[in-house]
Amino acid sequence: MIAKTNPEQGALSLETGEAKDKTLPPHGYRAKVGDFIYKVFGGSEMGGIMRIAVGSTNPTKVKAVENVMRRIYGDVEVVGVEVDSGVSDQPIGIEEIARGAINRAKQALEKTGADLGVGIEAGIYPFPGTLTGYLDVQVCAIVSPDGVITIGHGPGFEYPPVVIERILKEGVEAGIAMGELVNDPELKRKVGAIGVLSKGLLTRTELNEIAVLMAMIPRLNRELFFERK
Ligand SMILES: O=c1[nH]c(=O)c2ncn([C@@H]3O[C@H](COP(=O)(O)OP(=O)(O)OP(=O)(O)O)[C@@H](O)[C@H]3O)c2[nH]1
Ligand SMILES: [Mg+2]
Repeated sequence: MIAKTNPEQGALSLETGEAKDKTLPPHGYRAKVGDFIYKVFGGSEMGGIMRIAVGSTNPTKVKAVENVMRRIYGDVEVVGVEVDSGVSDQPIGIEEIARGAINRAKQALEKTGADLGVGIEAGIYPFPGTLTGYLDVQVCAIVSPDGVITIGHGPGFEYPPVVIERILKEGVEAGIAMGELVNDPELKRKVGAIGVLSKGLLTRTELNEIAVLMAMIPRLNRELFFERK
């Protein structure tokens, strides 16, 4: 799957039609940030368009990466590739989720020779005070050809008790258990469980966008993370 950029589509905006882009730095600044990261983290040596590989063909992940990276780098080419996450289909525990995200990012980079490899892995992990004992979170890992890995995660939310029980007792994936609840086997590739649980207020693509942006934080602040004197 190749997702070309579409400047008409607003990134990181809820479906309110509101131009959240107003909150972005002015265009000149965005270009500057893009050039800056490009040099440091190994943009294409030939120059030109930034090539980013995502370790998944799930449209909610590929689109989220495209939306965020377009805001940071301007023109980008994002490609989704099938990879082996190296973890279970339904990761449990933050360590397993992080490992899946990192494996996906590394393989995406290796398979394509892109300028950046991105891995997003979702799963549940124990969280104190919750109704079910768990929160679901999307972890994003981004790897550059120089071997630097940066990580971030998205908002945490609870699955209904019946879903957590099925995960723990039957080993069923959350997305599949949620899909069965609402009679949509493709749910996880569309608005996702969060689309249903938030009553349409947030899609899985938007959830992923936040995780991707958080994983970019060290790359957006190179002087604070990588050039400390
Ligand atoms: O945080 C989430 N928000 C959602 O709205 C959502 N909808 C489904 N899931 C589930 O998350 C688990 C691991 O996911 P995951 O990273 O392996 O993704 P995936 O299986 O959908 O894609 P991929 O493996 O083809 O890349 C699986 O149980 C998915 O079904 C969601 N997780
Ligand atoms: Mg999966």
